[in-house]
Amino acid sequence: MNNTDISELFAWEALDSRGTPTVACEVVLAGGGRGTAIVPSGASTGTHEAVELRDGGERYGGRGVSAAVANVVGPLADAVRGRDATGQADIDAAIRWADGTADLSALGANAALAISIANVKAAADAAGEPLYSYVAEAGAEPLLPLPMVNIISGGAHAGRAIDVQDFLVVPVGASSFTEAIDVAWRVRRGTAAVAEERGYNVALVADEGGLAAPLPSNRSALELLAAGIERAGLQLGTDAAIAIDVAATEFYNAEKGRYELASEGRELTSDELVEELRSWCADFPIVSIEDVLAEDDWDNWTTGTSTLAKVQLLGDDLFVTNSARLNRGIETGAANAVLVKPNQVGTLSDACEVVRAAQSARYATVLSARSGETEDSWLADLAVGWRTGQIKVGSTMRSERTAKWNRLLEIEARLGARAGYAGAAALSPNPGI
Ligand SMILES: O=C(O)[C@@H](CO)OP(=O)(O)O
Ligand SMILES: [Mg+2]
Repeated sequence: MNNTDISELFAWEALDSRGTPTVACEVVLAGGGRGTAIVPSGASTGTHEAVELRDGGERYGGRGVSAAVANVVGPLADAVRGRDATGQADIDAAIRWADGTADLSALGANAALAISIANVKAAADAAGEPLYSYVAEAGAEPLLPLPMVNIISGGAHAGRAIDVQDFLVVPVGASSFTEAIDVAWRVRRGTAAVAEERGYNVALVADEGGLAAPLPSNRSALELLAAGIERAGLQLGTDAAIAIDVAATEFYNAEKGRYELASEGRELTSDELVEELRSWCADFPIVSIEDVLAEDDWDNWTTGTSTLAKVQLLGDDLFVTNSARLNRGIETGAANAVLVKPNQVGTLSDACEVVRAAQSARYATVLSARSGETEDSWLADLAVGWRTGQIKVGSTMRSERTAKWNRLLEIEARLGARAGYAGAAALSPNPGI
């Protein structure tokens, strides 16, 4: 055996930030290199995502992952043991081969991703390199991403008080990642202060740490965020802009072909929803809209993309970090940016391929955490090494979120003058990185 060959795998059930079981794994190499990984889990999941294996049965109310854990140390371990951890593509192909299905439903995408990430961390450890530098292409400089930070939550993450899922701040005026986090922190404080004055309970926080106030309408969340930015003493639009994740799949009624804004008692056609978003863009400095329409509303995505062309239009449930779906979007002009969530596809190599395909089509890339997260911070290193330009992790509160922000703050501090920062140039349309 060579020093970088996989000698052992170990796996266990851990808890994510919602208290739901998830898969954790350790890969040990013959020469002593080690990597551990804990995988995240979504709530507003797309139908076309790779399949997360859950046990059913009584333990953890059917949400346990003991079968996925058994698959890591059983068939998946058999497939990768003895292989060279430095050949990530080979390891990921072996995982796919052992599973045998396109959506990893046989052994579980949660089991697959746990090994895939633990493996790259073990290989980086063996090389004595930080993960961000190990995953970078030869000659590529590390690039700190522009963050989009959740301030107000709705939808599936906040008891559906309002329909739109995320209202985020984008610190477009900041000239470093560290400065951007300071801006986000100030906007959180400012927004909470305004919310409190308006009589909302600011102790109510959602899955990603955003304020979960029971606001009367979607537009009122935009007004509150804009007021929060101004309260923080920042220039609306130049210091801090706004992003939203509509997560429209969640309130699309396929039988009626209508989008149901339940909090406002309104039902909209695709065109009317796009028109509504256009009016929000006219009134607020919105620079990015995610999941404008539902995951399979392809034709309307194309027309909606031309209508809203001035802002970044981000496909999450639409693309589910899947190359074939991204290519369809590129060919038909649907969206102009892709959200990349490694657990939607199940292996590191597949997620990386989506980033590369998007970059060559000049679609912006936003690496993203899930609403059910963990204290693991590998996502931060991938953003820097892969030069995704943007990252979305949730709010500046709660340790599963700050684990990623803190890792990025550390990388920027350690790199010092060598740290590149993507800034607002990373945004579509026309990403300049
Ligand atoms: O929709 C999203 O973008 C994510 C993260 O905010 O949510 P979830 O992990 O629940 O899919
Ligand atoms: Mg989303």
